[in-house]
Amino acid sequence: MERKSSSPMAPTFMVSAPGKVIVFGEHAAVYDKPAIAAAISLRSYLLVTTLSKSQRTVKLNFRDIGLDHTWKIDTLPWDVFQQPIKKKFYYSLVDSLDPELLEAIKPHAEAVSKDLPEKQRKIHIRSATAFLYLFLSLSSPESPGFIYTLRSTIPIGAGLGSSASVCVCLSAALLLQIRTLAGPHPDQPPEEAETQIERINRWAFVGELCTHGDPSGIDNTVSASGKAVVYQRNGANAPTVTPLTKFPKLPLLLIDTQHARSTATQVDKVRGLRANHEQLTESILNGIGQLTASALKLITSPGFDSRDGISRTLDHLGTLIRVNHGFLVSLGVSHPRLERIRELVDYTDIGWTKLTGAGGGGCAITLFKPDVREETVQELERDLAAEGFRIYETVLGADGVGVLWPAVFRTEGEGSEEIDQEKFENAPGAKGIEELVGVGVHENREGWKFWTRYI
Ligand SMILES: Nc1ncnc2c1ncn2[C@@H]1O[C@H](COP(=O)(O)OP(=O)(O)OP(=O)(O)O)[C@@H](O)[C@H]1O
Ligand SMILES: C[C@@](O)(CCO)CC(=O)[O-]
Repeated sequence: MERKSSSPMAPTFMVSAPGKVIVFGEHAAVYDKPAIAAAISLRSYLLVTTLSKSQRTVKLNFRDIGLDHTWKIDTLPWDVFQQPIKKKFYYSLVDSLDPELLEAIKPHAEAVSKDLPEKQRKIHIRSATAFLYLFLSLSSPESPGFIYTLRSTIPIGAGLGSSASVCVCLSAALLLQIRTLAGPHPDQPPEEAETQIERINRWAFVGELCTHGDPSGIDNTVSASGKAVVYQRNGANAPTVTPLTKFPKLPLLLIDTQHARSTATQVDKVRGLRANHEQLTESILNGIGQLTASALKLITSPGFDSRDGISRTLDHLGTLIRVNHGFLVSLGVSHPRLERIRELVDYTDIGWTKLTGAGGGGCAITLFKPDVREETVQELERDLAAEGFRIYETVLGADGVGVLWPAVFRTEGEGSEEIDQEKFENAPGAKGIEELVGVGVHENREGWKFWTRYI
C-alpha cells in the first residue's frame, strides 16, 4: 500500500479546522453593521501522507465530493509560479489571484473527473484549483510526492463554511510541510501563535478566492482562529474581521432544514424591503446592529468565559438570539421550515433559537439553557428527525486549526495507534470519522494541538 512507503523523515500527519455559524447580525452585516460568527465542532480533517522519493506524484483524495485525481509533480507549471516577479513566499501577503497563474493552472484543474456530469465536475475543478494554486505557490518542483486525503463532518453548501475549513486545512498542511510553522505549543509566545494563525489564515483566504470568487474572509478567519470573530463591512473599504479570543465553548443544537437556499435571493429580498419601506427596514437593521453590539459587550466583558461568567450571562445571550430571530422574520428571510424548528424547540423550552446565515432555508441554531434534561433533548431530536430535519449536536466557540503530528494517538494505558489511511477513508459517516480521529471526542487521547489566539 502507498502509505507503507512513507519516508521516516516526514511522518503521516493530520490537520483539522472547524466550520462556523453566524450567531448574530446576518443581513444587517450587508449594511455595514457588525456580525458575530463562531467556530463549531463540526470539522474537516486532512490526512497527509508522504510518498517515497521515487513517486513523483501528488494525489488529491477528497472523499466527500468523490474527487480522486493524481498529478505528476514534474508536469505542473512551476516555471510560471517561480518567475521572480510572480514568486510568492510563505510570509507573502496575497489578497488577490493572479490571472496569469490561474490561466497556467486551468488545464491541470480541468483534467479532473472528465467522465462526470458538468455540475459535479465544476465542484471538483473548484477544489482542484484551490489546491493547485496553494501547492504551486507554497511548495517547490523538488517536493516529494504526497497524498492529501480529506473528510469532513461539515455538510457542504449549508452556509457552515465547509470550503473555508478545507482551505484552512490545505494552507496549514502546506505550511507545515515546508517547515514554516512552529508549534502549536502551550509555551508558544502569544505573538508567535498570532503570526502563525494569521499566516495560515492568509493562505486559506487565497484558497477561498479560488473556490468562492469574492469571499468576505469571515469564514477562513473564524476557522483558523477558532472561538469567534466580529465582522464588519466598511463601505468600499476592506471589511474588518476581529477575533474574539474569549468566546467560551457552549453546547449548541444545529438543525438543517435540508431546504436549499440562495444567499443572493435572500439578500435581494431585504434590499427590496428597504427600497419600499426605507425607514422601517432601517430601524430593523439598526435593531440588529444594537443587539450585536450588546452581545459583543457581553462577550468581551471581564470573566465572561469563566464558569460563573457564563451562568450569569447565558440568559442575556439567549434573549439576544431570540430577538435576533424575530428581526430576521420581520425582514422576511425566515421560512416555514425554520419556523417549524423554532416552534418544536420552543415547546420543549430547552433553549433559544434563531435562523443562521442567509435564511430562506438552510440552518437554525439553538443555544441550550443550563441543565436541560437529556431525555427532553432526545425526544426533540426524534421529533425533528421524523419531520425530515437533520440534527447536529455541536459546540459553539470550538478550537481553530489544529494538528496531529505524527498521525498517531497515544491512549493512556493502551499504547499508540497510527491512523490508518484505509480506515480513515472508510470510516462510516460523521460519527465514524469523529470516533476514529475526532477532535475533542476522546478527551483522554493525547496528540491534537491547536494554535490559540491570546491577543
Ligand atoms: N468537504 C469538502 N471536500 C472537498 N471540497 C469541498 C468540501 N466542502 C466544500 N468544498 C469545496 O468548496 C466549494 C464551495 O462549497 P459551497 O459554497 O457549496 O459550500 P460551503 O463553503 O459549505 O458554503 P458557505 O460558503 O455558504 O458556508 C465546493 O464546490 C467544493 O469545491
Ligand atoms: C446574509 C449574509 O449577511 C450572511 C450570509 O451567510 C450575507 C453577507 O453578509 O454577505
